[in-house]
Amino acid sequence: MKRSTTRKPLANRDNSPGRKSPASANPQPKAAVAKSSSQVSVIDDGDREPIRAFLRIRPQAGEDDETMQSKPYLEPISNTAVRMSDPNQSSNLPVSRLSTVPPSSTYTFSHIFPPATNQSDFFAKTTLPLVKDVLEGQSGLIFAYGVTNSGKTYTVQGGREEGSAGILPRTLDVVFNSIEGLHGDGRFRPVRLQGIEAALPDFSASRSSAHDSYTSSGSSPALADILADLPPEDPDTDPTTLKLDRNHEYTIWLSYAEVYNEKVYDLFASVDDGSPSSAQPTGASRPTSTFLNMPAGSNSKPLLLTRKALPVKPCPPSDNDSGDGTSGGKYVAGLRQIRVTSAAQAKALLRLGQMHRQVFGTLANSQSSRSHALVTLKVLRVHRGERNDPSSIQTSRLTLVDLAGSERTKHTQTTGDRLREAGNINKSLMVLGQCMETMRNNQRAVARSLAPSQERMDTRDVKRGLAVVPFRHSKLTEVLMDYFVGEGRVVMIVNVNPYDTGFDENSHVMKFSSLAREVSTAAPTAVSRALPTLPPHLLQQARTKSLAALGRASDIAPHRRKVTISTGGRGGRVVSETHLEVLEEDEERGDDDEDDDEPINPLVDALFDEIESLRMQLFESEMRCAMIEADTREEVIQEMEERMQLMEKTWNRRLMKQMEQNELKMDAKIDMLQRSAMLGRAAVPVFTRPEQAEKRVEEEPDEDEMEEEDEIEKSLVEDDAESELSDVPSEVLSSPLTAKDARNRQRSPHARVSNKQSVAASASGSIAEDESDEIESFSETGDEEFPEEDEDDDFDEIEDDSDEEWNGIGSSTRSKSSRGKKAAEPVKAQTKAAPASKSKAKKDQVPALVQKTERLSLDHADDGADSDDSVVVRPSRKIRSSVASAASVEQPQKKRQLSKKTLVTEEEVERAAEDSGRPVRRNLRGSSLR
Ligand SMILES: Nc1ncnc2c1ncn2[C@@H]1O[C@H](COP(=O)(O)OP(=O)(O)OP(=O)(O)O)[C@@H](O)[C@H]1O
Repeated sequence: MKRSTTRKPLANRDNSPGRKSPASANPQPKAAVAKSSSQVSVIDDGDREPIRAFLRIRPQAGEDDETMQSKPYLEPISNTAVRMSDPNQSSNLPVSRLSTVPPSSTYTFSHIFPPATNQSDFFAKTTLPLVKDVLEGQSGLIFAYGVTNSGKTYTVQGGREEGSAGILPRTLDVVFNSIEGLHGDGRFRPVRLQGIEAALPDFSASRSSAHDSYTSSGSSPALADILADLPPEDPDTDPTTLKLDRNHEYTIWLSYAEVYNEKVYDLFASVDDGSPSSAQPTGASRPTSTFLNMPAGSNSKPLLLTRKALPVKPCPPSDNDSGDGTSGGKYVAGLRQIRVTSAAQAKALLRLGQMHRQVFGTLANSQSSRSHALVTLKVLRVHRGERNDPSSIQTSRLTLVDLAGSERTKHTQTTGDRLREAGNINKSLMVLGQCMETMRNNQRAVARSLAPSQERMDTRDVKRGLAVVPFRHSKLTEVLMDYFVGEGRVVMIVNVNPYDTGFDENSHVMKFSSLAREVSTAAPTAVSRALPTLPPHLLQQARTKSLAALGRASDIAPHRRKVTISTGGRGGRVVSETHLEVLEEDEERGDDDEDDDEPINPLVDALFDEIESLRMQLFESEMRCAMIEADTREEVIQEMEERMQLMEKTWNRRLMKQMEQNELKMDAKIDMLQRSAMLGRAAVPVFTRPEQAEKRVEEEPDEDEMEEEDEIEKSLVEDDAESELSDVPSEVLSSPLTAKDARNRQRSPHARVSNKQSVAASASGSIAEDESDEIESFSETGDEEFPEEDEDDDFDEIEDDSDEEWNGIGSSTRSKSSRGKKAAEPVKAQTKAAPASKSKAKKDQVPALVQKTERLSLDHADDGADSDDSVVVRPSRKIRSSVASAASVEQPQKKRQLSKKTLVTEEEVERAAEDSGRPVRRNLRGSSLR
C-alpha cells in the first residue's frame, strides 16, 4: 500500500552558508509582495539571487570542417565580458536584411570559460556548488543552452577521450564519492515533485541491493540485469569528495525524461515491440537493448515501437511545503525514478536512456540532439535517528538539462518531421526566454512598488499589475517551472562556437543569457497562480482551440515515424538493417486534468499559438523559396548548356562546311595549276574565279618585252623577303611591274602576291611566273574607249596607283582603299572631255573583247561571293600608250575590271585579241592575290 507523506520544509538558504554569489551583488529588491492569505507569496530578498550564466567557448574544430569560419567572431575582453562582432560586416559580406543584431555588442557573464578550459575545471566552477547544495537539501537546475554544434552535449555528457567526462557523470561521481558509507536503506521513495511514499509493502529493510530495489519497484528483470552488468572500472571518474554531515543517510534516485516535439517521454520506460508477451503496463521498464538485438533483415516486417507521452500535472496541494493549500509546481506523471547505489549504475542507466533517446528522438539526425534531455537526481536525506519517520525526510533535486540546439531552419534543408521538430525546439526555447523576460519584468515591477521613493502600493494592485508567466506554453518550461518559481539555484551554461556560421543565432543566445542574468530565481510562486481561473469547460475549449490553431493533428492523434537502424561492419559496410515504426502516443488526459487550477488566459494562449503557427509558415515558405530558387537555377543552367551545345554544333557544322569549300577550292586551283602546267609556257592557262578576282587586261608585250618582264618577275618571285628588294638590280626596280610588286609587299599584309604564292609559283615553273605576276585591272585611257557602264556593271572602275605612276599620270600617294567610283569620277569627267573621234576605233574593239571573255566563263556554277579567281586581261603597254596618245589625255588612266563571272580560256582570249588586232597576254590570278 502506498502511503503519501508531506515532507517537512527543507533547509532553506538561510541555513546554507556561502550562498552569496558574486552575481548577487546586483541590487535586488529587499522584499517582494507580502504573502497574502490567499495567493501571494512572500519573497525574502535575502534568499534570492539572479540566474548565473556561464559562457563556454568551444575550441575550433578540425580544419576539415567546411561549415566553420576561419576567424572567430567572439572575443573575450575579460573574465566576465565578451565582445561579438558580425563577421559579415568586417568581411563586407552582405548582411541579412532580416538581421536585427547590431554589428558589435558586448555581453557579460558570471564567468567566461575560454576554449582551453578542461572539463574538470569547468565542472568545479559551475556544477560542484550545486552538487553540494543538493546533498545539503537544496534543489538546483543547470541547463546548457546554445545553437547546434556549440558543445552542449560535450559539456553535459562529455567526450570520448579520457578526462573528458562532462558535468553529468562528474556529478554522479562526486555524489557517490561523498555519500560513501552514508547510504540509506531506501524504504521510502520519491513521488511527484517533492512527495515521498513508502516503497512496496513487501519491502524489507534488509533488501537494499540495487537489484532488489528495481524488482521491488516494478522494474523488469532485464533492466536489473543490465544494471547489474556493469563495466569493470571506469577510469574516467571524478575523484572529488564533498564533506557531508555523517549523521544523515542518503538515497539517490534517478529519472531521465525527454521533451521531444512538445511531449514528455520517460527514457527509462519500456519499449513495446508489439508482441503480446512484451506488452507491459505503461511506465514499466523494458531494456532498450532488447529491441536493438532483435533479428535484423530488410525484408522483415517493421517492428512497432510504442511509447507514450507522459502528462505534466500540477502537484497536489498536499505536496506543498508551505501548507497554504496551493499546488507545489508541476511534475511529470508516470516518470520512473530508479534508485541507484553507485555512480556506475547510474551511468549504465543513463547510457540505456541515451540509447532510447537516440532511437526515438534523434535516429534520423544522429548528429544533433533534437530533444531536450532532463536528468534529475533526487536525494532523500534523513537523519539516522529519524529514519523511520517519513516526515523527517528531506527531498532535494538537481536537474541537468541538455537542451536541443536552438535551430536555424533557414540555414538547413529542414522539411517534414525535421521542420516540426525544429519548430517545437524553437518554441520551447522561445517560451523559456519569454518566461524569463516576464519574470524579470514582474520582479522589476515589484521592486519599483517597494522602492522607498514610491508611495506604498496595495499588494493587490501590485499583483494585478504583474503579467502571467507563460510556463504552460511549452512542456519544457512547464516541467522546469518549479525551479523558477520555487526555491533553488538556477545556473545557465551558454555554449558558443565562435567559428559557427550562425552569427545571428549566437547573438540571440547571448541576448537570452543577458536576460537570464536579470532574473531572480525566487520569484513569487503565486504570480502565476494568482490570476483568475477559467471554468473547466472554457479551459478545455481553449486547449482544443489552441491545438486546432496549430493545425497539428499529430498532437491529437498518435504520431507514427519510420526509422531504420543500421548495424555497420568494417569499412562502413552495412551488416544489417532493422526497420522500426515508432508510435508516439499522446499522453492520457484524466478527468482530474480538468480540475487543473492553472490560470489560463485564452488571449495569451491564442497569441502564442498564432506566433507558433506563423513561425511554422515562415519556415515552410522560406524552405519553399529556397527550393524554388534552386530549381530555377538548375533549369536556367540546363537551358544555357543546351543552347551552348546547339551553338557549338552549329558552328562546328559551319566550320566543316567552310573547310570543305576551302578544300574544294584548293583542289580546283591545284587542278587548274596542273592543267596549266601541262599546257606549258607557250600557252599559259587562264584560271578564273569570277566573283572576287580583279580582272585585268594586259597587253601582250612583244617577244623582247615579254622575256624581259618574265625575267624580272621570276627574280621577284624568288626574292621573298622584303629586305632583299634592295638587292634587286636597279633596272628591275625601274620596271613598273617590279616597282608595283615591291610597293604592294610593303604596303600591307594583304599584298597582292604573297610569299607563299610566290614560292608555289617558283616551284611551278612557268606557271609561277603567271602566279607571281601582278595582275591588274584593265586599264583604259578613257571612257571613250569603253561603252558607258553603270556602277553595277561588270566593269568596276579601279584606279591603280602603280599604273598611274608607270604612266606618269596621277598621284602615287592615293591609297588603294580610296580606289573606287568616287575616285574614278573626276577621271570620267575628264575623259569625257577627250575627243571622241580619237578613241572610236578602240571603243569598238573593246566591247567585243569583253563580250567574248564573258562568254568564255569556265565556272558559272561557282558564282558565290567567295569565288575569287578571274581572268585578268591587260592590254599591252603599246596599246595602252597608243590609246593614251590617241586620247591625248593627261589624266590618270582608268582601269576597268571585267565581269566577275568571266572565265575564258587562253585560246579564246587569244582569239579575241587577234580579232581585235592586238596580241593579248593573260595572267593568272588566285583569290589570294586580291
Ligand atoms: N570544449 C570542447 N572541447 C573539445 N571538443 C568539443 C568541445 N565542445 C564541443 N566539442 C566537440 O564539438 C562537437 C559538437 O559538440 P556537441 O555535440 O556537444 O554539440 P551540441 O551543442 O550538443 O550539438 P546539438 O545541439 O546539435 O546536439 C562534438 O564533436 C564535440 O566533441
